[in-house]
This record gives sequence, C-alpha cells and structure tokens, in this order.
Amino acid sequence: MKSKSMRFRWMSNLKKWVVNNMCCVIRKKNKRRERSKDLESDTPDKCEIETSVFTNLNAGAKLSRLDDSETEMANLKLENLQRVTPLGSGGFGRVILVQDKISSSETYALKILSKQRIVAIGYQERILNEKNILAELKSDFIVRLYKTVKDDENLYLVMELCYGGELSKLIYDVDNLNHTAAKFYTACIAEALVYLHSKGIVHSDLTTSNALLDSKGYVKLIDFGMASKVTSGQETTSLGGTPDYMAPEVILNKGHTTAADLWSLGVIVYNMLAGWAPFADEDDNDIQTYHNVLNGIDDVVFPDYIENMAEDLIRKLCRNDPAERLAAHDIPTHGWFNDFHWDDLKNRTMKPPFIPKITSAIDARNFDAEDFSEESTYPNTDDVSRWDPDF
Ligand SMILES: Nc1ncnc2c1ncn2[C@@H]1O[C@H](COP(=O)(O)OP(=O)(O)OP(=O)(O)O)[C@@H](O)[C@H]1O
Repeated sequence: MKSKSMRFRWMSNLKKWVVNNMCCVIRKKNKRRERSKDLESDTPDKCEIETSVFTNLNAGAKLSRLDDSETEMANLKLENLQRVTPLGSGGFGRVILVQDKISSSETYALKILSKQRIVAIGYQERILNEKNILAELKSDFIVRLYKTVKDDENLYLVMELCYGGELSKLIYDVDNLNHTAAKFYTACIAEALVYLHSKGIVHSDLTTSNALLDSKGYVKLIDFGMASKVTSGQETTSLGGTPDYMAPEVILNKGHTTAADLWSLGVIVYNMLAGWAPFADEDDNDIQTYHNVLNGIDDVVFPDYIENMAEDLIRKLCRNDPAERLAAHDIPTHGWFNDFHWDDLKNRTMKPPFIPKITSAIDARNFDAEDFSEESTYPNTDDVSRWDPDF
C-alpha cells in the first residue's frame, strides 16, 4: 500500500502531467491560430516591422557568414557555443540552437550526431556523405554548412540557422496554402533543385520537413543524409526516404536519378495546396502508402480549389516513368509560373508570403522540438572504431 506522502506525490505528479499536457495543447492551438492569422493578413506594414526587428537583432551577422569568413569560422570553437534550445531531432541526430559566447549576435543550428548510434546502425558512410555533399553546396536555397567538429562521442555540423521552422509546420498551422504562397515555396525548392541537379546531386529525401523557412521567409533545403552524386545517365540506389514523398522507382529499388526529386516536389506542391499528401495512407500504413504511390497520380483526387495549372504541374512532376517527368530547369517555363518573377526570387527581392516572427536571436518559437536531455537521448560511451578521420 502506498504511504500518504507517496500517494500525494503521485497525485501531484499526475496533476502536473495533466496540466502540462493541457497547456501544451492550448499553446500549440494558440500558436497555430496566431500563425494562421499572420499568413492571412498580408499588410506590408506588418511585414516590414517584423523584418526590421530581426535585422536589428542580427546586425548583419548572417551576411558575414554567407560571405564565407573562413578565418572567423576557423576560430569558432565548440566550447564557445552556448546550447540554448532544441530545434529538432531526426533518426540520426538532434539539432540545437547555439549562440557564440564571444559574439552573442552569432547563432547557429548545431546538428549533433552520436558516433555510438551511427556505428550501431552502420550509417558511417551516410554521415560522411552528408558532410561532404553539404560542404560543397553554396546556394541561397540550401542551408549552409559552416564547419564540422568532432569529439570522442559526437560529430557536429555547425549550420546556418533557419529561424522560420519547417514548411510542414507552416502547412499544418494554416491547413493549406493559397496559390501565391505555394508558388513561392515551389519556386524556392525548384531553384535549389536546378542547382543540385546541375552538380549531379540527387537529394533523395525531399519533404516538407526538409524544407525550412529562413528568417526572411525564403525556403532552404536541409538534410543531405540520403543525397548522392550521379554522373549523367547513371542511377543511384541510396535506399530510404519518407514513404509519402518517395518516387515509384525508389520504392521498387530500381535505381533512381535526379528525376526522383521532381516526383517528391510534385507531392510537396499537392501537399501545400490540398493540405495533405496525395499518396499518404489515412491510417499511416506505409505499405498502403507504397501501393498508392505505385498506382500513380491518376488515382489521386484533386480538390476543386487546386487551380488547373497547378494540377497540370503536379501531374507532370508525378509521372510514373521518370523519363517523362519535368526537369527542374523546365519548371520556370510552366504555365503556373506565367506571372512569377524569377529574377526577383533569385535576387531575394520578392516579398515572401509569410515572414517568420522573431523577437530575439535565440527565438525558437517556430519549432515544436521536444525538450530532449542529451544524456538520456544517447548513451555517452567511448567510440573506439575510429572511422571518422575524414569528418
Ligand atoms: N539549419 C537548421 N536550422 C533550423 N532548424 C534545423 C536546421 N537543421 C535541422 N533543423 C531542425 O532539426 C530537424 C532534424 O534535422 P535533420 O532532418 O537534419 O536530422 P536527421 O537526423 O538527419 O533527420 P532524418 O531522420 O529526417 O533524416 C529538422 O527537421 C529541423 O526541424
């Protein structure tokens, strides 16, 4: 039988748990309502105010990063990075917002990968691959890798911090995007793909969760763990990805090319406009999702609020035969983009549909990351495999 004090503690813990959960749900609902209102109200004044708040806070810090200040980066030490708040986690690591203790205006996204875990699941090559590919990429539409560091337990990627959170969260918050917004984000991703594919790089895991909004509201691609390089005419067989977004040839493990990313983009466009992914099984059954993908886009119902031109683009991206799909460089000339000013997008002078609210350099309100304790997430044991000299 429980003692009175134990019962009391148990009851009060239960109460705390219920209250915490309720608060969490209410907070999420309120955040969702707030973001939804932000996206709907399109007043230039409001956008300008928010941009200027952010610009003042960061005082050009991000720009100096993007200009590649090599010496500054060489001096960056792990011990000088204050871990502020979690941003997200995935199958391979966790990502934390960190702030330079020396120059507090400098903030980064620090991806921490446990060597123990990488070795346990045999993903050494994948991680080295992610680092090597990301290190060579310099595009306004792809997250920048500034530096890699390692210690006995972990590998670290110091990356550009995208304050606006995942595109998937934005879609969730507003149910579905209007055509102007969807077109803008599609264009950002298309620009990233034109760049990647010109270098023979296939992302292979293009999803709305791997597309982040930066502080200005432009989208950048992240997570190059599945990416690979192919020379013209060659195929890659990197296995994995996210079922809802996987192209048929990836599911069938036939070998795939850059065209697999175009299929995923078609899924993203549908997802943004409809509010749900076209092939996703309602009960989250991956096998059923694979069946839906293999059945193809002709079996998918398009809600009538998706414009004909947008539908046409989606159908041309989601062709079962990879050779029939539009290429990334064909997207700008598709009819859906008739009224779209690509140069303004490339010069970053186009006004994004949604400007993330940020009130400080350490504001992570656009992320829903769970508070994870580092110790409990991965065991800290010595890695003796020494497989990472190249990291
Ligand atoms: N540069 C960044 N700026 C802000 N947040 C980021 C950044 N990079 C990653 N995140 C957050 O951390 C999450 C996990 O990152 P990432 O997808 O790179 O990890 P992963 O372990 O490779 O995931 P997966 O299992 O999906 O492959 C992202 O979904 C995003 O929310």
